Amino acid sequence: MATKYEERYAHSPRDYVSYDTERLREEFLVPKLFEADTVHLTYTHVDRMIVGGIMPVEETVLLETVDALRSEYFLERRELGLINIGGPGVVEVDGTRYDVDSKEAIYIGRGSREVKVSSNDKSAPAKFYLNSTPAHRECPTRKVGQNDAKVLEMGAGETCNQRVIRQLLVKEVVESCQLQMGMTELAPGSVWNTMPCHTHSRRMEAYMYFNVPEGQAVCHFMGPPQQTRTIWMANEQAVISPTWSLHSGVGTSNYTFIWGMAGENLDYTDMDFVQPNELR
Ligand SMILES: O=C(O)C(=O)C[C@H](O)C(=O)CO
Ligand SMILES: [Zn+2]
Repeated sequence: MATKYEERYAHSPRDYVSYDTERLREEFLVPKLFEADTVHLTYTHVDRMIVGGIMPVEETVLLETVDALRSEYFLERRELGLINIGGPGVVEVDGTRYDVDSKEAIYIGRGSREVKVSSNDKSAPAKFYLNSTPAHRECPTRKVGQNDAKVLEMGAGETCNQRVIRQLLVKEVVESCQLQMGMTELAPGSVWNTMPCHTHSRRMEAYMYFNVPEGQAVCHFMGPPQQTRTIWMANEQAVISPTWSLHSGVGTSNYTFIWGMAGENLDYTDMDFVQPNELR
């Protein structure tokens, strides 16, 4: 078992405009999340969110603290959301077991000392995507299944953006300090997510694209609406969206993604929309 840790700093939108392709990728793309029996963690100083992935195969994998947190255990001052995008798995929180199936989530509250994950079948391992943010109080740990989610049907086939948003860890479903997470699934033939797009300067966001078919890709759009840039993304990669940035994407096929947010409020609807013909 190993933990691979990386740190990213925050950015000014004035500096961002001068970044070339490589620099954009170094700053915002999280290229690797899932590796057998390894914890991958990327700590962004954008609202101090940690974006990561754990794929237990042969072992039960423990989420250990990292030196940068200077804490006795990972969740000493943090809360955590895990969403499984692989085969059925188990999450154990201080000795309590939760079965977490594909596309199910678990919220784990601050103060939980021991978080361990395992797969039911190593030939179809669980893949736990994670977002973790600082937390000022303890909220109860709770598993959230697909049927618990608040569901929004968005877009239309005509505009190639028909999709279902499942709000898994939102304030209407589970109590948290600042973390929100959910999953958006595009219908076959639809390729545009989050279009019309938006910004929300009260919250940062991270997107993780998955179920991108072999040989296909997603072109992620970022930046202030009048200064957009693109980052081409492969299956199971994440991207950090600072508070000044829109976040939207178009795929060469349909796909699914997980979004996670943190910041000033827990109001999912607090967005400033930008219409397609206003973008530059
Ligand atoms: O497809 C969408 O639209 C989304 O999933 C939007 C995200 O949930 C989001 O950006 C929330 O702020
Ligand atoms: Zn958003």
